[in-house]
This record gives sequence, C-alpha cells and structure tokens, in this order.
Amino acid sequence: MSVRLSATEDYASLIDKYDTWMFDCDGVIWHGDRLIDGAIDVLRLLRNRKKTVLFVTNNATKSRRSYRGKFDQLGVEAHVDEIYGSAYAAAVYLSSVIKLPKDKKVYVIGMAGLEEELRDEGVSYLGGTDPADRTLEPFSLANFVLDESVAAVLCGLDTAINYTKLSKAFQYLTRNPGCQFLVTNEDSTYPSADGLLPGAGAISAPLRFALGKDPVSIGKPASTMLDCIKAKVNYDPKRTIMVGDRLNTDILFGKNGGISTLLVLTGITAEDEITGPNPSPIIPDYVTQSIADLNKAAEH
Ligand SMILES: O=C(O)[C@H](O)[C@H](O)COP(=O)(O)O
Ligand SMILES: [Mg+2]
Repeated sequence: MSVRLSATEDYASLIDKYDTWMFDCDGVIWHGDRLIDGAIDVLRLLRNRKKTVLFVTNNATKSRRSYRGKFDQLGVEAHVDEIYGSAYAAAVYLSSVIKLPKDKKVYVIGMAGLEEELRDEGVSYLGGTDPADRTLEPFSLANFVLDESVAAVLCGLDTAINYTKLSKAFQYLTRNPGCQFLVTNEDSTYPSADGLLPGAGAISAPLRFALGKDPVSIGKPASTMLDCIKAKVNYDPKRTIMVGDRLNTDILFGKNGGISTLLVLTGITAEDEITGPNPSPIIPDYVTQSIADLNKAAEH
C-alpha cells in the first residue's frame, strides 16, 4: 500500500530519510523543454541539504553531455556524472556487457545523442542520423548491400523513423547470423510539453511485430542503468529513493534495485491506476502530486 504524502512533516521526514535521490526526467523534472513548476527549487533544496542528486532517464535522444546542456539552459544545476540516460546505458551495455568485438558494428535507429554515447564508448555503428544511409529514399531490397559486420541493431526514440530504417534493421536482424536486437527502452509514450507522443517502445514495435520476437531492453526497469550508476556512485540502497512518473519503468526500476520509490502524478501515471478497482501490481512506496510538493519541507 502506498503512503499518500500530504502534510508538511511528511515531506520533511522523507527528505531526512533519504540521502540519494534519483530523478526520472520526462514527466518529473520537465515536459519537453518546459520545467515543471517548483522542480528547480526542490533540486536546490536537496543540494543545500547535502543530498546526492542523480538524473536517470530512459530518453535516449540526448547524450549525458547534451543533457547537461539542457539542464544549463533551464537553469538547473547538473553535472555529467549525475546524469544517466538509456543512450549511455546502451553504449556501456555494448562495450562492457556484451563486449561487442572491435570489428563488429551496430545498426542504429536513433538520434544524435545515442550516436555520441556509442562513439564515446568506442562502439562502431552505421545508420542513425548519417546522411550516407540515405534513409529518406524508398527502400530497395534488390539494391540493398548487407553489411556483414553488423552484429546488433539498437533502436531508440527516433523522431525521423521511417520504413527504410525499419527495413534495413529487419534485414540485419534476419540475415546476419546472431545479430542481436537491442532497444534503449520501451516506454510506450513520451510526455512532451504539449501532450503525449509515441515513445521509444512505439518506435521499435514494428520490428518486434515483424520479427515475432522481443528485444533486450536496456533502460528502466532493467538493471543495466543501475549498474552504470553503481560503477560511479556509492549509495546506500536503504537510504536511496527513485522518483518517477511511470509505474512499469521508474517504479519497477526502483523495486528491482532494492530502493524506495516515489510516484509523482505530473507525467504518465494517473492516481487511480494504483487506487482504483483494478490497481497495478506495481505499487510505489510513496505518492505525491508533484516533486514541487517536496518544497513544503522547507516550511518545516
Ligand atoms: O523514450 C521515450 O519514450 C521517452 O524518452 C520517455 O519519456 C522516457 O523518458 P523518462 O521519463 O525516463 O525521462
Ligand atoms: Mg518519465
């Protein structure tokens, strides 16, 4: 059963209880490029209280460095080693978990931030935003030249998705023996500043359907992101809390990782999904309307 936070002392004791605060981004800190009211004050409050603040996002469109730029533009203090995105986790997964051989490549469906993280991890790739991939042209299977060095297809949120990209990925996944099907994350929707849009999970769905098989998903709720954090940050799971807006990614990620969870209602999840007649099996430890509510602790 979740604790529905409301009184000032609820927030004050929550902040006292946890030293490490992991924040999801889309739907928690911001909607697109629009900060959620009060978010900046909460982050300042936590830093003033000497708390560790981390950002853990499934959004693979930006690298950790470009996220740092976004935080800067929005006036939010953030350091690269505090930012963990599914693009970074995917690059680490390829370089350090499956240890992709140096003579092998990844066919990418995704954006510049994902490519930047692959480059930073020394992972060779093709496709993505490369104009040489000529993905604006209709796909011709008769003229398609299969690159036999492609050993994995990696699919992330790609606002320029099209049939040619999907067809190329399909060729690699069906014709290169052992070619791995990886996705940065499987969020069904993306809470933009002006409303819901299809998420990364909707971008890879055509491949899952065509192939009749599920990919390996690297972002939340999988443990890879937490493994990336553990490699750089010492934290006590008993004094760590994940703050998110989506039950099947953020809250499940926290539960899988043995840390506490706070659901906010400014993003994807509506409160009746956990309090209604058919509640989700994924129940957060705490619930509040917005992370801005944590500012009430300052009044205590
Ligand atoms: O990939 C997606 O669908 C979106 O980026 C999604 O919103 C994940 O972002 P997060 O809520 O984890 O920051
Ligand atoms: Mg979110």
